[in-house]
Amino acid sequence: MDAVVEDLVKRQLRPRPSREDAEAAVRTLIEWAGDDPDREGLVGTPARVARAYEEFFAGYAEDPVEILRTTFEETAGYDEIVMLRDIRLESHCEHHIVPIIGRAHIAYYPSQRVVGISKLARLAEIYAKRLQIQEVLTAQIADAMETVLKPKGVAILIEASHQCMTTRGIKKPGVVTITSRMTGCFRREPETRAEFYRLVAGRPLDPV
Ligand SMILES: Nc1nc2c(ncn2[C@@H]2O[C@H](COP(=O)(O)OP(=O)(O)OP(=O)(O)O)[C@@H](O)[C@H]2O)c(=O)[nH]1
Ligand SMILES: [Zn+2]
Repeated sequence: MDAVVEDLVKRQLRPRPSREDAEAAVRTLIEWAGDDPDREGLVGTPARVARAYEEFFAGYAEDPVEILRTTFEETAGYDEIVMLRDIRLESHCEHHIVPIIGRAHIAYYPSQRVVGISKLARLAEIYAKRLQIQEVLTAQIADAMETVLKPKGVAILIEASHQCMTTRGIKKPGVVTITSRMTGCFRREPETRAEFYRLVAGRPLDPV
């Protein structure tokens, strides 16, 4: 079983605590931090945090394989690189549960079919909206594209700032962590890899 499918099955088998359990856990954290969960400003906080977690971690409920199923074969023989540059990413580090904010650049060389471009951004979003480390996030996006699209090659580059390093601990604001994953032609051919990096370095387009 490949990693993408295995991950789905594992999560479906794991029982989930109730919303009440989740809210009680937040209440405990508030008390542990030293505040009174019954004071006016905090009464609704456990429910708010549970709702926020539903947004932050919405990616557990989504299926990356399904997302990539919208492909098109009528491409007029298009066989060059397809790249989405500067996809904003918001994730949470699995060690401290604080934000990782950055950008992903996703490229592939199609073999026969191309995928709807929004689906690549959706794919990144699914994995970002989970507890992550950046290396795994990068590899998961590439692996899902490999598994479903079977392209000639995939290239992923993520640059991100980890608030667990900027706002606590070592406190080094401005540090950017860069990770990449190359498969197929991007891994084998230096000129294809160079093309990817050239496009990543290009000036971002003004949004329209
Ligand atoms: N490789 C990797 N490490 C990460 C990522 N996000 C956070 N970390 C690191 O995970 C490590 C966890 O280290 P620990 O020593 O267990 O935790 P800690 O005592 O809070 O560590 P400090 O952050 O150094 O204070 C830290 O070095 C973090 O910087 C990531 O995406 N990838
Ligand atoms: Zn962290």
